[in-house]
Amino acid sequence: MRTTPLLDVRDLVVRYGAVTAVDHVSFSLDAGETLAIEGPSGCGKSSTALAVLRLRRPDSGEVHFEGRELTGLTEPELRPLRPRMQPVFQDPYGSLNPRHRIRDAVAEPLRLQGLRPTAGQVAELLDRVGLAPSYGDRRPHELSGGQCQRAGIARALASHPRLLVLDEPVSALDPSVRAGILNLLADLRDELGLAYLFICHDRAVVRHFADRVIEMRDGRITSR
Ligand SMILES: Nc1ncnc2c1ncn2[C@@H]1O[C@H](COP(=O)(O)OP(=O)(O)OP(=O)(O)O)[C@@H](O)[C@H]1O
Repeated sequence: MRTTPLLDVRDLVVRYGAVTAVDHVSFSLDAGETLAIEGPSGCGKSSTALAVLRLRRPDSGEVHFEGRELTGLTEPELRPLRPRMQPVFQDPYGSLNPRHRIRDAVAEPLRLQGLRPTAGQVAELLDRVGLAPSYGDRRPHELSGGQCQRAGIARALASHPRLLVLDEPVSALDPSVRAGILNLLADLRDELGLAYLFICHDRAVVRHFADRVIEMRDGRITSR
């Protein structure tokens, strides 16, 4: 008997006025699995990610996460589910508040849950992503792009998610640091049993990193 997928997206549609960015897209993702969405700029990858995360309400379709349908939920109803599904975006600096120290940025998802993370917990999260505890004292502009993306990943891990939605997580980085971030993500996936929805336009990276790949063109899935 097939178990319920971790994420089940059915007939998703996202429109911006007359533009249909996501046109009846369906896919599912099992616990611990990495599914990549590949395709050229403008094909609807990020819009799919935003709708899955319910950072944008889709125009129609369903998003089931851990067996619950998200599209009809209110923001208060979504709040307890959000820690389980965390985003990592392309621009590492844009993802972190420039005024906050890294330790506060990493701790924020826990504080939003009403928890009071200790310095030791934050140091452990930084250690998981290969950053020494002293990086917690810095602000984003005092980190390199790769270090900043590591901090963003630590923040995403803080609330013990089961799914990370990775939207072009290495595309903005210097080619020399990309492999380090991809290796880190692969290690975390193995250690923590995470599932990834991995959005990427780079075919070589996708083939290397993902268990399964779906290709999008003009808002539609063209191959899987
Ligand atoms: N906020 C918005 N308002 C209007 N149109 C938008 C908006 N966001 C995206 N679009 C349009 O929707 C379509 C899909 O964009 P989307 O960003 O989802 O694609 P993508 O594959 O992620 O591309 P990229 O890699 O360039 O971000 C494009 O035609 C884009 O111009």
